Amino acid sequence: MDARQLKVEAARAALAHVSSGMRLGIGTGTTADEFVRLLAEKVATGLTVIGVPTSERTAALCRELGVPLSTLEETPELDLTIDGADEIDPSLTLIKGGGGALLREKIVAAASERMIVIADQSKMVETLGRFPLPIEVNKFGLRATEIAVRTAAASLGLAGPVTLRMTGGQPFVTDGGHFILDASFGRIPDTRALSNALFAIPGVVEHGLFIGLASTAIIAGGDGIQTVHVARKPGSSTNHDVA
Ligand SMILES: O=C[C@H](O)[C@H](O)[C@H](O)COP(=O)(O)O
Repeated sequence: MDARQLKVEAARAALAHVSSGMRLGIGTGTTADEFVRLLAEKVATGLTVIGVPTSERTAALCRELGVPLSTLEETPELDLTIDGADEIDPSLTLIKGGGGALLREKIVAAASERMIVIADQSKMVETLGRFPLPIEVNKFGLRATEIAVRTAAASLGLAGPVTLRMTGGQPFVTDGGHFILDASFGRIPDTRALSNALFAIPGVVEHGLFIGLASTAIIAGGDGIQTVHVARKPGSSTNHDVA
């Protein structure tokens, strides 16, 4: 089975968790796109859900395929979010944001009672950090924020290139109008400490560490589907420590 087929299989397994009447957060990326395609087939044959998309890209695909949409303003509490990830560790802490949608993805996931992450087995890792960590930053003070990110990481013993994400020769701009720094720190042994250190920097809008948000992972591999469950942690809606 090729990588795309594995994504389809993970998405298909996730669809079994969706039932009529649900308010559904809909993720972003190639895996989430497969989910949208399968969801649209179900909607066409009578499934009634209302979707809240995590990006303009996902919204456009949903509209094209006839998946009914709402906004988080109109529907601020969701039953379930289904989304992909760039990396998943055994506790279901994630790195997300490879497609630049991390801010809306995290807001939508935090507004959902449950989050299911779907992926092919290549996304599973023992320790997060092989995939560069996306950090969404305000355009104002970009250089100062970049230096602060390096300094915060260094205080935790982390180092490595921090690069401004580019597309077509221009800085990549998120749906929220921000830039993204991709931080290649390597293994991140303490994700909570890095999360707190990044949130202490004023120019950091959000980062791609999703801690305590996903309660189920559906992982497709050559041997079939593996489902992993963890308890969603209290306070995960804030996704950072509350003093
Ligand atoms: O910003 C994008 C998202 O976090 C994606 O869910 C993540 O990058 C995984 O994308 P894909 O399913 O294309 O590997």
